[in-house]
Amino acid sequence: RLYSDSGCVSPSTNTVKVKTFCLFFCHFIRPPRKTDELFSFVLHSLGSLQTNPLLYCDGATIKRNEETGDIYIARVIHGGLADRSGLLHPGDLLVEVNGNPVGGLEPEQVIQILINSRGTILFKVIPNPAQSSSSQKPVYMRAMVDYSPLQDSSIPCPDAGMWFSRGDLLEVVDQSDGHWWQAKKLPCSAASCAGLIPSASMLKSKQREQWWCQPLQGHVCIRPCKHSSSSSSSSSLRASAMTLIGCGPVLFEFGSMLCTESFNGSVLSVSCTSCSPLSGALATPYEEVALYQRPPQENHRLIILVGATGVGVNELRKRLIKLNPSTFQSPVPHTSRPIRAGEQPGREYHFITKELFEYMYGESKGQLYGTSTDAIDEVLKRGRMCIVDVEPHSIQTLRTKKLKPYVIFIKAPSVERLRQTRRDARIITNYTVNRAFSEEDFVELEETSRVIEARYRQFFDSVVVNDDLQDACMQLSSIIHQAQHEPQWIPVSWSRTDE
Ligand SMILES: Nc1ncnc2c1ncn2[C@@H]1O[C@H](COP(=O)(O)OP(=O)(O)OP(=O)(O)O)[C@@H](O)[C@H]1O
Repeated sequence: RLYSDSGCVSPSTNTVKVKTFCLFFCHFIRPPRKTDELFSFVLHSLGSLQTNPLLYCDGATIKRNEETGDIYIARVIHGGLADRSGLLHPGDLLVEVNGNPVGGLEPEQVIQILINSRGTILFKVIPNPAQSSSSQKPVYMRAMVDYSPLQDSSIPCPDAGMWFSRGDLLEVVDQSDGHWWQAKKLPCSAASCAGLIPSASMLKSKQREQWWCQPLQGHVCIRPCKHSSSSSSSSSLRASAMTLIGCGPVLFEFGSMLCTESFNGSVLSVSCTSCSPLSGALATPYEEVALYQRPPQENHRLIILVGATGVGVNELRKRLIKLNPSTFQSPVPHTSRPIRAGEQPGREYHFITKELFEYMYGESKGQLYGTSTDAIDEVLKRGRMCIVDVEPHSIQTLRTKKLKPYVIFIKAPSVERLRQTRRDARIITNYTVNRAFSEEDFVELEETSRVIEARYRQFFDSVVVNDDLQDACMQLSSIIHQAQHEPQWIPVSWSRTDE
């Protein structure tokens, strides 16, 4: 099958058989000056499908130099047949196909020659004398945005393009073109072909145009905002309201403190543009990553649990600690609320006055709950694994080289499973039992979970579905063990020693 950037130009059933490449070295010709890729196509199924299963891979793209009319190889797709043959290289001038001179032809006409060819096809090529040894070291990147080549009118060849979603790990194998890189999505087999993706600078300029965005939805803030309105009845607002009412305290950022505020059931969530995770993503469409194995003498990585309120993050955290109190620990939070009977300062909370809290961290209404980064350090210095339960927007604050957090998303199961498993469970607000889950709560919980995952999945290292509590707890324990003792992908900036 052959494609051009204007779409599929041949019936998908057409295959091109190639048995021989004729490399014709005539004389030294300067390769055409690189121009914008005006036309290109991918040689699919370059060879006999019966004899070589690798031939399903893409091959190369060609383009025409508008000044000279020359057709030349624009790029060779990594891992494809042309790449494996070693016979075609970017910049090679295509002189003839099956004896037909192609100079001056439109790429579509070249394609037509190939379509009409049967049996052996001979390519006569003048190799690019300035051939770069295409032995680039792969670079690993985490996608921080979504990309679909089919929605991108600027890609030179959509069919050679590769879609990816936020959080996908990409092995970038070719960055020789400043606009279009070649990459593979990991995990993948060694024999798989690369696809075209926009370079970081290209993606940034596209982000500015906003064309790649998901259909623009009103941004729903999943955290409380001071300038709030509780009157909206949109389902998304109700969904985020669910994360606030009927649940424990909600974290918000306060300098180096991660603070929580009790809401006493009131809805404090509103649409808010200032806290969109996409605003951060705009700066870095890709985050370069490297494999990291924690040296035994270093602190454990901070374990962050995140999920829709009510999904069971607290329950899982408490169970983990109970299971292995000498390994797992949570930092002791600060609160401005009065001490209750049976509580001990520094055990459940560090109790401080509201005035001190406000003096140190700003003015705020209601009782304040906060976890300081010092409290996290305290746990880590003791050699324990520190587990914190935070609101999704706080993840970015904690993503530091020092803490090297490993983020686990606790996902809600289906509404049916929520109904079955939470039959006797109660919603707990500020550590007091509030009420039993209602049918509406389950629907909202699942929806909120979906919203959080859609917006923040680029930060998640693992996902655990909290269906059966026992299973989820065991799964979580094994994931945490891997996070601490096995190599994991982390941002390269966290692994560099020079910072
Ligand atoms: N898998 C499960 N099966 C049954 N009940 C569960 C499960 N997970 C959690 N629960 C129950 O659901 C209720 C809410 O859980 P939990 O308090 O842990 O939610 P949360 O996500 O931590 O909310 P918050 O962020 O407000 O603290 C609790 O009563 C808890 O025991």
